[in-house]
Parts: sequence; C-alpha cells; structure tokens
Amino acid sequence: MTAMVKAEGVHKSYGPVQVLKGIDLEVAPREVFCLIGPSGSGKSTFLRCINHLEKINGGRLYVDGELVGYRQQGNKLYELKDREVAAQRRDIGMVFQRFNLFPHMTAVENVMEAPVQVKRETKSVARERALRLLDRVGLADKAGNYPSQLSGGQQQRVAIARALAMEPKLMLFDEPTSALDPELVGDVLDVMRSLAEEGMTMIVVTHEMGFAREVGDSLVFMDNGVVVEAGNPRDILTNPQHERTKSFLSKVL
Ligand SMILES: Nc1ncnc2c1ncn2[C@@H]1O[C@H](COP(=O)(O)OP(=O)(O)OP(=O)(O)O)[C@@H](O)[C@H]1O
Repeated sequence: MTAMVKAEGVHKSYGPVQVLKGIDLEVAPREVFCLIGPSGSGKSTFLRCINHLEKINGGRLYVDGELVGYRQQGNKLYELKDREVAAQRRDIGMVFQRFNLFPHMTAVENVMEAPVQVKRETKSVARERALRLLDRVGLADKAGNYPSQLSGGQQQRVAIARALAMEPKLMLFDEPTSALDPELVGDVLDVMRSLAEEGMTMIVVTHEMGFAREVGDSLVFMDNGVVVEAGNPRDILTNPQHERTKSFLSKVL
C-alpha cells in the first residue's frame, strides 16, 4: 500500500540554520500520526513542507506517492509550476494554531470560500456542503455568525470544516488547541476524534498527550530537527527509550 506521506532524508534550512536534518518517516493511509517535541524542534516546519508552504532543501517528500513540489524525469527534478502546486495542495487540509478565518465572512461563507473560488463550484452546492460540515462540527446554529461572534473553540471548528470542504485526503493539524482556553479544548479534540474514527489520515502536532495516547496510531518525538523516537504512542508515552524523550515527557506529562 502506498504511504500517504513518506519523508526520505528531508532537510530544511533557513539561511545557515538547519531546521530539519534528515527526517525519515511514513504515514499510512487512515493513520492518526502524532508529532511531539520541544518548541523550535521543527514540527511546524515539517507540516509546512508537506503543505507546500516551505520548500525542502534536500531529500524527498511524497504525498500519496507523488513527489511534493517536483516532477522527476530520469535523475533530474523539475520544480512544479504554480498551477501544478495548487492542484497538489487541494488534497491537503491544514488547521493552524490561530484559526485564520476571514473576519468579514460568516462561518458558512468561510467554509464555502475555497470550493467556490478554487473548484468553481456553484454557491448553492458549496453552501449545502458547508452547512452539512458545520452541522458535523456541532455549529449548525452558528452558520450566520462572524468569527468575532464565535468563541476560539467554535472558530477552530469552523476552520476544520473549512479544511474539510475541499474533501482532502490528508489533514494536517498544527497545535490546533494551543491557543484555546482549557474549557474549549475538548470540543475541538472531539471533532478530531470523530474524523479519526471515520478514517481520515491525520498528522497532528500537539501537546495534548491524552489525545496522542487515546487516538494516535503512531507517535514521533522530534528534537532539534531529527526524529529521536518513533512508535506506538502508548509505548513511547509510558516507556520512552531515549534520554531526550524521557526528559521532554517529564516536563509535559
Ligand atoms: N521563516 C523562518 N525563517 C527563519 N527561521 C525560521 C523560520 N520559521 C521557523 N524558523 C526556525 O526554525 C526552527 C523550527 O521552528 P518550528 O516552528 O518548525 O518549530 P516547532 O517545533 O513547530 O516549534 P513550536 O512548538 O514552538 O511551534 C526555530 O528555531 C525557528 O526559529
């Protein structure tokens, strides 16, 4: 079976600063893959590389068997053109720490935006799906609210619905609950849990070790741009093998 995401020796630098120093990992289809590690270890950068927001400087990155951002001919790599990159990005949904909703649009308009603009769907088709998705994230009654009229947790659930509206095959979550008041975290995690139960492939950068333990199929501990430890979340969280993992977990658990 083709991996949904495959990283082979992925390097990323910003100028002289190496942020990813040879990442190797595989995410299987339908897997919930959790990424943990200290601040600055490169977790967000790795997600941003998968989603074409950054370009890697070395190695190979594949999504669903396709090279991200490049076409290979013989031994040579050619950068994809903008519209080819846009086509690859359609299959990937991303949810950020800050919800990044359009402030001048209602919840339902936010969710409709990409299908109408990018896929050229009619507004009525896009609206119908958007209302269905808002219902699914528990916000059927908030469709007409503007982001400023929603709590952080509700805004984040709209952001999830917005990502789902493009019917992605892969969802990336970059610390989706870190900016939320503690009492709002549970609703967002519940939505993510139900997505996982439906078989969505998800890569989740998170500090929610309970979520990783209960919902995660795989877990990677990343530190200073390398994968230190990878495996079953329950095993790593209860019995870490590496000193760096032990030291990190002793601070967060
Ligand atoms: N655009 C950029 N230009 C220069 N350096 C950057 C840029 N983006 C990130 N970095 C640096 O890359 C390193 C890794 O950052 P990254 O955001 O990937 O870490 P992280 O593990 O996601 O941390 P956090 O949990 O704090 O979000 C940091 O040292 C950061 O300062």
